[in-house]
Amino acid sequence: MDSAFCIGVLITSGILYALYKRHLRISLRDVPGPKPESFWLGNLRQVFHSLVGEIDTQWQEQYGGVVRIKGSFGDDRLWVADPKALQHIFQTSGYNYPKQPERRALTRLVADEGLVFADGDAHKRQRRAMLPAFGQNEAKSLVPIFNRNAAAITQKWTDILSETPSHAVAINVASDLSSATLDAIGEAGFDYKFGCMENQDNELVAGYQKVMTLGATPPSPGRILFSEISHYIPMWLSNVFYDNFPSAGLDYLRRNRDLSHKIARDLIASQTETVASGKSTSKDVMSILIRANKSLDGKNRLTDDELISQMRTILLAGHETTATTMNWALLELSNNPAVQTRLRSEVYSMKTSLQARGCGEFSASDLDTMPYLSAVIKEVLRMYPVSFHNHRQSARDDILPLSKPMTLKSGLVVHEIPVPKGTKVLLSITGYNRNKDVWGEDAHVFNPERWLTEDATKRASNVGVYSNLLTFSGGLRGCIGWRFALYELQSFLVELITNFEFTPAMDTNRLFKVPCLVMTPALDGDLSKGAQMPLRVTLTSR
Ligand code: HEM
Repeated sequence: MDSAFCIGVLITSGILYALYKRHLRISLRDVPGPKPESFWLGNLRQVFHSLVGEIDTQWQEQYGGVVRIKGSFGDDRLWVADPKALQHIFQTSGYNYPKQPERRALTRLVADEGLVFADGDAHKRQRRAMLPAFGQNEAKSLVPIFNRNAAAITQKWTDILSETPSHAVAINVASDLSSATLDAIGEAGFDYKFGCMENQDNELVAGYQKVMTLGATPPSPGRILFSEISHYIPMWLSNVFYDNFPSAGLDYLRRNRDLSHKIARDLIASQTETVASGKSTSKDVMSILIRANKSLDGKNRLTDDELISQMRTILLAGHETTATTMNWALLELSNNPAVQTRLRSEVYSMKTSLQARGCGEFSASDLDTMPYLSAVIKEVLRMYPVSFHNHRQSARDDILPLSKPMTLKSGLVVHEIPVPKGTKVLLSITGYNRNKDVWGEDAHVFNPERWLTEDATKRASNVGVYSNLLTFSGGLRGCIGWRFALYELQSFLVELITNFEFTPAMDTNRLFKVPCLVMTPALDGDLSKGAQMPLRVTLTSR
C-alpha cells in the first residue's frame, strides 16, 4: 500500500474519531469567547503565533479570567487565567489535569522521558527521587558557582570596553548570558565544564543554545494541524514519527539528543563510580541526586536511563529559562534608569558591608537580605514569565471553581463551570501574572515598588510556588529548580549591575517577545539570528 494512502486513512480516522468523541461530551458552547478564525485551526493560530501575552491580554480584557476558545475542527477548550480556577487545576486536583500527549511526544525528543515528560505515578516517583537535590541549602551552596560564571561576563565585557575609545559599546547581551548560564548549569548541575564562554563553536553548546529558540520556533499552521491530529494517534506512533521523519528541524534535535546522550552517559558513569567509592562530596545537582538515589529501594530508584533523562531535562528546563529572564531584566533596567540606579546603590551598600566584614563575594544570605534586588527580580518574573503557557487536559469530568461570577451567553450567572473529560485547557501564566484582579490596575506596568508595600502580598492569591507568581508554575508539577534559578538570577544581576551601566542600544520597540518554547527576544521578530538583546554597555564609575 502506498504511504500517502496510509497517511490519508490515518488522518481521516483521526478526524472522524475526534468528531465522534466531541459529539458525546458536555458542551462548553455557552461560555463566552472569541470567534474561531477557521474551522481547521479555530483560535490556535492566535495562541501560537501572537507575540507573547498579546492575545492573552486581549481575551482577558474582553471576556475575563476563563474564556472558551476553539481548537481544530470546532473543538471547544478553555483558556484560563482566573486564580481560583488555576489553583484548582495546578493544586487541588492533583494529577487530574495531565499534559497533552501530543506535546509530551515532542518533550520526549528534547528531554527524554525525564521529569518534564513523566505523568501520574511515574512523575511522583521521579520527583520524589529528585527533590533532595533541589532544597534551599542545596541551592545556597551553588552561589559561588553562579558568582564565578557571572564574573566571566565581567571579564569579557571589561576587555572589550578597555579596547574601545568611547568606553561604551553595543553588545548583544543575549549571547553572553546564554553562554555564561550554560557554563553555570554545567558546573552547578553536573560538575561539568562546557567552557562555553571560551568556545561558542562547540557543537553541543551551539545545539543547546538553540533548542529553545531555533529548534522550537512558532509552529506553522501545518505543524499546528499535525499536532492536533496526533492527539488521537497512539504515543508510540508519534515517537516513531519524531525519531524517523526526515526534516531539518527534527534532524537538528535528534543530533543534539545523540550528542548529549553520549556526554550524559560518560558523566553519570564517572559520578556513579565516585559515589560508590564513598568519596563523593560534590554539591552539584547530579552528584546529590546519585547519592540520594543510591539510598532508595529498587522500585523507587531511578534507572541509569532515567538519570540520563534528568540531565537533559535539567539542561532544557534550567538553561534558556534563566538566561532569557536575565535578558528581560537587563532590558527593564535599561528602560528604567531610576530603578537601575537604586538597585546599584543597594548592591554597593551591601558590598561595603561585605568588605567591612572582610568578605570578598556575595553569599546566599547576603543576596537574601537585599529587598530592592528581590523586588526587581519578582517584578521581572511577573512581567516576563518566560514559560508563558501550560497545556493540559482534564482526565475526568470536573467542576472548575471561579474567583468571579461569569455571565454565560444564555444570561445565566455561574460561579463554576463543568469541564468535560478530555477538555484541553490552556493555562495562561502570562495572563494570570497580569490579571488586574490580582495585581491591580497597573498590572501591565513594570513597577518593582509594588513588592515593597504590604498590599502586594495581601492582594495576591496563592497559586504559584514563589511569591504567588505563576512564573514557576504551581502544585505537584511546579518548577523544581526555582530556588536554583533565583540564586542564579540574583548572583548574575548583582555582578553585572556592580560593574556596568545599561542603556538601550536602539529603539526597544523593535524587540519582540517571540513565542518559542520560551519567550525569546528577537529584533523585529526575526529569529534567524537567534535571541537578540542589544544594549549599550559602559563601565560604572566606581
Ligand atoms: C527563570 C527560570 C525558570 C523558569 C521561569 C521556570 C519555569 C518552569 C515552569 C513554568 C515549569 C512547569 C512546566 C510544565 O509543567 O510544563 C517548570 C518545570 C520544571 N523546571 Fe523550571 N523554570 C526555571 C528554571 C529552572 C531551573 C534552573 C531548573 C533546574 C536546575 C528547572 C527545572 C525544572 C524541572 C525539572 C521542571 C519539571 C518539574 C515537574 O514537572 O515536576 N527550572 N519550570
